[in-house]
Amino acid sequence: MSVPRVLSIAGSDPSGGAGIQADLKAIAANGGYGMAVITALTAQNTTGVTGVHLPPAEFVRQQLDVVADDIQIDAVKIGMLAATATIEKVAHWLDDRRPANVVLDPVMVSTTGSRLLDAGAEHALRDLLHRADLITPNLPELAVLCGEPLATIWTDALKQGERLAAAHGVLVLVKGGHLSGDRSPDALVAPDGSVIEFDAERVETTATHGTGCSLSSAVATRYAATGDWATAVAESKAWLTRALRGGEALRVGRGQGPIDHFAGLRRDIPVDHTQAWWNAIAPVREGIDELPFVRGLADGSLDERVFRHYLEQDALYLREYARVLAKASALAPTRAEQVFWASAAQDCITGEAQLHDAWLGGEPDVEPSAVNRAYLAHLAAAGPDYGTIVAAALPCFWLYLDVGERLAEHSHNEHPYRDWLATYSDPGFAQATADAISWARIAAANANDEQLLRMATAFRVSAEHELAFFAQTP
Ligand SMILES: Nc1ncnc2c1ncn2[C@@H]1O[C@H](COP(=O)(O)OP(=O)(O)OP(=O)(O)O)[C@@H](O)[C@H]1O
Ligand SMILES: Cc1ncc(CO)c(N)n1
Repeated sequence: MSVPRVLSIAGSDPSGGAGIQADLKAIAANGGYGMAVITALTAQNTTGVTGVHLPPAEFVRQQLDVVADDIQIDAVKIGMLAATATIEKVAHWLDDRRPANVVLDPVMVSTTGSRLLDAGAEHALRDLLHRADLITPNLPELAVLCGEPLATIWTDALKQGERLAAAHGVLVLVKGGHLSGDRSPDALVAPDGSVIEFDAERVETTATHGTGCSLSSAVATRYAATGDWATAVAESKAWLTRALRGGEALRVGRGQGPIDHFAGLRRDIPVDHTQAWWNAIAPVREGIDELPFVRGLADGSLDERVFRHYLEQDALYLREYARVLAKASALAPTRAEQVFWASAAQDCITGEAQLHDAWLGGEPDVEPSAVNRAYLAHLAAAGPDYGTIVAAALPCFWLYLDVGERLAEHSHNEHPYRDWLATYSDPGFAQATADAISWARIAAANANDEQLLRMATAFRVSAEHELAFFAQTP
């Protein structure tokens, strides 16, 4: 079986660290396809639970049936059940459907100390245990289920696990998370008294919210994948330790934060360099917004002579800019990029020339300004590699779309510059800009450190030239 289909029956934690949200992440992180039947909504964050809202138990059953009617379920993880009525519905569903590989996490109290199970529901929960293949109580839950005092040392916990396993004919995963010391051991205890221990370092962290939910979901998924409980626990525990190590770096919440379910994937997810470049030119963008030219364009008060001067210079600029786009096309590593930049070059020459023809009545008969020449020299010198040329070309798209979309709000039928405003807020231009950004992002993801630095600089310097260009006066 390639991808196990794993159903979680559990409560929602809107802060994303425990419950259904943790289950789905843990299932995905361990190679499964996750499904979720929600038994309860909690109002919860990393500091605690402030409320619980239950759907009618009948509706929990309806969700279970509709999923099982359609989908082969390879493993089930059961978490927060909250109330007797819900527990009974789940018990009947398990009896009727007999899904394979059921892992039950007998959730009673949250990490932060709030009740997640009605006081009177412990008996009903105890009656569910024999229907599971594996149960994963933490030490307080183990004590309650055994009707014994809390175990404070590992050997006592193992003995309780043995009694519980024998009493209910179920495998018990005894978890050492609540003990102190520099290890956090777990153990699989079978009804026949056999014990397999799993050792792990204790991670020094505040990010332990949802460890139990995540572990039980991971074990269900790995068991469906491997068919062996010891393998499933060993793999899950190794994964969990890494997720615990990555938790604090997420900086989620002020209390006990979540683990990072995808800690092992982070290094493979490329950083979006283009967004970092964009963030870094925030002062340039603010500078553009404050220019009298841009304000005048927005409210239509801009002197027509100033606008004409800008357009003349822009027409000269665009002729040369189109050559830069053509150069990007010439160097493009893929056919899609070659087409994109060639087509952008063409649009630049034809489409935008129309705007200028309409205003200027043809090719402008002026010399490029010093500002214009400086920008064009920067563009012409960008390179030699494809990525740097693309990075240098990008602000011309991105800043115009950014300005255009904001200015478009001011446009109306009588607005003297409505054609200009329409050009740069056009959905076609927005799409072209999104494509240009995404090609630049890919080029950046493939660049070495030296090229990346060149790309970032080319982008920033182009943005500064854009500001200077808008700031020109006749
Ligand atoms: N600081 C830690 N370092 C390493 N492993 C830990 C740590 N805390 C918990 N674990 C592991 O996390 C898993 C869950 O254990 P724990 O006993 O905390 O369950 P729980 O109380 O049900 O969790 P939850 O916090 O979701 O209520 C176990 O495998 C345990 O060994
Ligand atoms: C919804 C939900 N389920 C389980 C736990 C146990 O941590 C929690 N905090 N929240």
